[in-house]
Amino acid sequence: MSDPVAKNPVVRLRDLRRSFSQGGVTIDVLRGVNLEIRPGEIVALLGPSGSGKSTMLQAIGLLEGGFSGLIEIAGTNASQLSGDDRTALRRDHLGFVYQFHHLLPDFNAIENVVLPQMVAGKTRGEAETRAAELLTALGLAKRLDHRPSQLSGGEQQRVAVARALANRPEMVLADEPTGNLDEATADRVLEEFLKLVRGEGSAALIATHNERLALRMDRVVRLHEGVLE
Ligand SMILES: Nc1ncnc2c1ncn2[C@@H]1O[C@H](COP(=O)(O)OP(=O)(O)OP(=O)(O)O)[C@@H](O)[C@H]1O
Repeated sequence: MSDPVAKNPVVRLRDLRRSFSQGGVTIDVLRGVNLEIRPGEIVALLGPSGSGKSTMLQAIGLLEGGFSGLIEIAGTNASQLSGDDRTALRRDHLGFVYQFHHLLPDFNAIENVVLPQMVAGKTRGEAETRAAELLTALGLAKRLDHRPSQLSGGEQQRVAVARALANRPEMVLADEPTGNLDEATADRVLEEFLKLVRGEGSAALIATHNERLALRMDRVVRLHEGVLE
């Protein structure tokens, strides 16, 4: 028998709206987005440049204010939380991968994956074991002590993937995670990313321009004129 509680969506958006005003002009970027992502589900977010994909990921990532509507993460209504509680919700449930790796330049690969775990309260030993396991699964066993500048673009993104998964988030948010890589490398990194996310049982929402890569995910949603179709 399946557990009904486990079927609660890990993310639920209801009538999410966001407008930006610039120079007296208001642009309504998100005009009532509705979305539910189930545990373990991997969803591709497609949409032309400027359609609001990053804006939507920032909303779910609780990184920006200015939104109206419901944003629920793991059953908690995020809009009613204080700043500290939002930070805790983000830290406990979400992982992030961006187009550019944002790794700490003065720390090596394993340290970049260890640090967020120590912030979350793990011991160094536990964190190092987990980091080594993730980086090894991503083919970086021989690169653990390399700094970001000593890694290729694909390797840097793999470290960023390991960092995002380090604290076992229920949901990974990825904004063009392979957007700055050549096609062959992008394919390989995405393949490994999806395999690892599936293996971990995390859900993911992955913004991409690439229709072909989107087809490898469980579901595709498209932002068009401020709503999902
Ligand atoms: N802080 C801001 N101030 C004003 N306008 C903004 C701001 N952030 C985003 N926008 C506008 O909102 C729209 C959506 O931007 P967003 O970055 O979410 O699109 P996107 O789909 O992620 O685009 P891309 O695929 O090019 O990354 C754009 O027209 C952008 O100019």
